[in-house]
Amino acid sequence: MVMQKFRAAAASNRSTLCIGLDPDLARLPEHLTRDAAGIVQFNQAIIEATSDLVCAYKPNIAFYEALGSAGWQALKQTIASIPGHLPIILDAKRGDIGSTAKAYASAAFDELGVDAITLSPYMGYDSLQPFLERADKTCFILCRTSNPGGDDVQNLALANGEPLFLKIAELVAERWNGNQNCGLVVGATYPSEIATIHQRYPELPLLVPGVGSQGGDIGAVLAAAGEQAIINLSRSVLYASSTSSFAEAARDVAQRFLAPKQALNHP
Ligand SMILES: O=C(O)c1cc(=O)[nH]c(=O)n1[C@@H]1O[C@H](COP(=O)(O)O)[C@@H](O)[C@H]1O
Repeated sequence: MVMQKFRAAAASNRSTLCIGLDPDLARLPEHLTRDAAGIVQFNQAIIEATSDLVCAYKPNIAFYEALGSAGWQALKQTIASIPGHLPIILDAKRGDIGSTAKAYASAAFDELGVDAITLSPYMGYDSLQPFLERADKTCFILCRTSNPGGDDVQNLALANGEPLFLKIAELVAERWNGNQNCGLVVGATYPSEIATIHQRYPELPLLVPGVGSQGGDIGAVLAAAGEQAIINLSRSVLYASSTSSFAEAARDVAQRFLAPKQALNHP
């Protein structure tokens, strides 16, 4: 089961940090070429500098798709550069009718060979089924996202007065997690909601973006969900410096987020 891969990586690196590999051509260090080759060089240096500090990497497919077929190749080369014991979460936020979802699942799990994916629950169970039935893979389902506009839908009140995002958490925990391969995406910008979700469903792993560039506080996330929170950092680590020592600067930032109180309490 893939969750064991996350737990093993977290235990051996004493870290629940995840680095988001979101390469923005405009922000690459000046000495790198602003193309797919530059992205591969950039990602490889970041991975090399941080692979002992993380429990996972999360490439966001948008940054690769934006470069067309060269971007797809860059994504595959990036995936191949990640040490095999570290899980890879493809951030793709998929969710569509079953036949299309089946193709999306095959692209992620068979063609790219990633361990986990982010999914949107908006279209319901059948849109997620091709992912959920892959018991060897992990599905992180959007629940309470980090962006301000998330309120527009996720905070709508149900007949019982509770916000919609809590119903999503319930559906995942009680109906969609038959293979014990589900987690939720919850934004670091809403720590009290993280706490509520974690109290109700302590068994669900939480993927938590929004620390760093979006202003979320890592201490508040840890207080809310402890070791169940896989905490993602993208821009704050990737673009710590635009000089040729960008990878060392990225490592320094990741280490700063990994203060001793934040490390996992493993022997
Ligand atoms: O699914 C995600 O990872 C995600 C969900 C969410 O609610 N908010 C969010 O920021 N993300 C992603 O997490 C990353 C956050 O990047 P930084 O804000 O640069 O750390 C981006 O790849 C976002 O697409």
